[in-house]
Amino acid sequence: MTHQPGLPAKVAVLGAGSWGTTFAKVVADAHPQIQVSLWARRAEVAKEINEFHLNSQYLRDLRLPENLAASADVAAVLADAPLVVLAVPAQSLRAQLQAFRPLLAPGAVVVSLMKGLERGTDARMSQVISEELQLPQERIAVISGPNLAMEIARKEPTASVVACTDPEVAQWIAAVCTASYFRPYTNTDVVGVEIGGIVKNVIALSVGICDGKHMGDNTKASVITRGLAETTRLAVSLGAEAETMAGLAGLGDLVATCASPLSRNHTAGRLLGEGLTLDEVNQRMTQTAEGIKSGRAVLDLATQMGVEMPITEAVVAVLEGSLSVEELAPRLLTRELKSEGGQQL
Ligand SMILES: NC(=O)c1ccc[n+]([C@@H]2O[C@H](COP(=O)([O-])OP(=O)(O)OC[C@H]3O[C@@H](n4cnc5c(N)ncnc54)[C@H](O)[C@@H]3O)[C@@H](O)[C@H]2O)c1
Ligand SMILES: O=P(O)(O)OC[C@H](O)CO
Repeated sequence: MTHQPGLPAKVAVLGAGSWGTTFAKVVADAHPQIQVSLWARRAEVAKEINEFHLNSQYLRDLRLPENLAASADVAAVLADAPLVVLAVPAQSLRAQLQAFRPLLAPGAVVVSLMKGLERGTDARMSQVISEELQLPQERIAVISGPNLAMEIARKEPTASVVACTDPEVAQWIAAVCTASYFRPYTNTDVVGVEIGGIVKNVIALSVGICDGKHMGDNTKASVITRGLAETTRLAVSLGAEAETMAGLAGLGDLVATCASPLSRNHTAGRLLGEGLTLDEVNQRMTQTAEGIKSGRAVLDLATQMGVEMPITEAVVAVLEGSLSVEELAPRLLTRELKSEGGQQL
């Protein structure tokens, strides 16, 4: 472990959207002695948090704790913070990190809350962090699981996974974010935890489309189950443990996202299923639905790894306009007939 054990005096959270603000609230609720500093791109968001303890655009009337303060000055937020948590849209991360790099405190551990894959490079967010901040693996962690921000902000009991190649670092982060309503487990399978969070967004788009087309529960359960199988194939090809996909960051997150009307990916899919164009859906979405942009990167990565992902392929075809939502359903489960057994994933 490369840093002092024990709780940090300060935690920096960059990104004051739904999940960044909620995660900052989790840490602040858990440890009133920690100063939680939240970076907001827009000064008016920081002002509302500081003056009224609200982030009304993302968390409506939910009151934020007194030990959570916000600023639009990223240097002030990062100063002396041994733990830095990132929650910006995945496609914007690399450019952001280039600005953050000189401001990072020496020895700081960086945590990704993001569930997207970078288009063009097909890089996971932990890889982007490693490349842009030049940090060793033991100073990079990811947090993922069935974590719909609004439910957590309302203090509804939720479990999650903190993953880092160094188990002590994962345990340290887990201690920082363990609240009465938030229970993190630890894992060293960073790849598996990240892939689970990324691909479930694409599968949730397809389940949303099924909902928009008024398809039934057999169809949705079939897509979710086979969606988990293709997620597992990709994850294992990248060196992850298949077991991780049966846990909170795999199955758990997939079920939450595919079932919940709170999910932005599920909502975007439903709107597509109801007949809106992708442009119309994008105009309606006020928050980040990562699957829309990450779908293409997931498919490119799968192709590169020689992994079949028929559901992802069909969703990307819809997003790119080469398949209609009417044609999607028959394409969702199209692989040659085979056994379902473990070796046949
Ligand atoms: N909301 C959730 O329930 C949830 C849960 C788990 C993981 N996540 C993941 O967390 C990440 C952030 O999601 P979110 O829900 O907080 O998104 P959001 O849309 O609610 O907020 C995104 C934040 O990033 C800022 N932002 C937008 N474009 C930016 C840019 N180009 N550069 C810098 N900042 C920019 C926005 O102003 C906003 O503060 C995503 O990868 C998402 O998949 C979200
Ligand atoms: O709203 P979504 O679709 O981005 O999903 C949010 C979380 O990732 C659920 O775990």
